[in-house]
Amino acid sequence: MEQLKLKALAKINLGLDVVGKREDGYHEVRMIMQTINMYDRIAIKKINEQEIKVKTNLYYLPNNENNLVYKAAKLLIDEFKIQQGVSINLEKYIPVAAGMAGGSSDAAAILIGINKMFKLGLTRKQLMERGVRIGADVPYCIMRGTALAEGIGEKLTPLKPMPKCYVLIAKPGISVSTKLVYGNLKADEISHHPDIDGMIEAVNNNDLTTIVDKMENVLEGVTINEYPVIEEIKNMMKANGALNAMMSGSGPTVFGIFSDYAKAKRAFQIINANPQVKQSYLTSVYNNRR
Ligand SMILES: C[C@@](CO)(OP(=O)(O)O)[C@H](O)COP(=O)(O)OP(=O)(O)OC[C@H]1O[C@@H](n2ccc(N)nc2=O)[C@H](O)[C@@H]1O
Ligand SMILES: Nc1ncnc2c1ncn2[C@@H]1O[C@H](COP(=O)(O)OP(=O)(O)O)[C@@H](O)[C@H]1O
Repeated sequence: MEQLKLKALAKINLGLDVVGKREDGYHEVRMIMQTINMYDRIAIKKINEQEIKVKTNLYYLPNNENNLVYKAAKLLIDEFKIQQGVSINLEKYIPVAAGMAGGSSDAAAILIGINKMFKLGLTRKQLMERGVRIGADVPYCIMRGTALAEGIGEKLTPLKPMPKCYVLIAKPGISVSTKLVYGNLKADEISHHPDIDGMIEAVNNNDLTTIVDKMENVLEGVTINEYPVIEEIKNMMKANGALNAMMSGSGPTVFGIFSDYAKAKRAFQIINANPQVKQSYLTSVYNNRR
């Protein structure tokens, strides 16, 4: 196998609750995760030099050990004492530092790809156990689809697939650090918690109306406090036919859910023309697991 091509898909959080804080500073979460049909493209090649070479189309991303694809490759190459190297070409399309797990999904794709290329024989579960050392969202990115994520995000329960719908993504021209958002959250002062159990029931009942009704993210307050533009984009989406709109993960990306394609397309055109929106895409939910 000379070259392996992979897609690293983005996620949104349909619901995000924080239920505690651990000794090590990480937060205990309850999140409803959903993969969307938006992706980075990755190509991996074996090389004879014992090196990890990373090339990306974004000049501001690291191409050294700070890139999550490098970390993922190194983890398996070291553990299995692989005597060859890899050259990784990463074409980024998922907005960076945006709450869409772009880096985590790239890392997940590399773990899957290297396991296959070098015939390491790791199961999906074994890959997930390694993935969480790179980032809390990596195990989910290995799994894909609709899922409940607990613990720090690594304890996964697969759910029935989210009903088919269109997802409008809009990122304002700011980047948000996940670490800072969690750092600014006062976990013991959250007065209202999202109804994650109600959302699970709605997912199991294939009930899109109730799912969107229950969309809530406790990290929104922290990020919107600093960047009110997020609230403005949410309102714009709702005013233009979204069933509901919310910030994904630690932000700042906002997503809107639409059941009607014509409405979604019209909203996309309006949002895309707004100068406060730097990147916008119209996509849909993706429900195939790995
Ligand atoms: C907020 C979420 C929601 O899906 O996603 P993003 O906004 O990053 O996409 C996740 O919880 C993020 O997961 P991920 O981005 O993989 O986190 P990591 O790289 O492991 O951690 C980055 C930093 O976030 C904080 N962190 C992360 C996860 C967690 N459950 N509690 C935390 O407190 C920690 O301070 C950590 O140093
Ligand atoms: N492959 C990668 N893709 C994106 N960001 C990466 C990658 N590797 C390292 N990073 C660094 O990780 C940070 C967060 O990345 P990203 O996964 O896009 O954010 P989020 O977790 O909010 O979705 C970025 O600031 C970037 O410098």
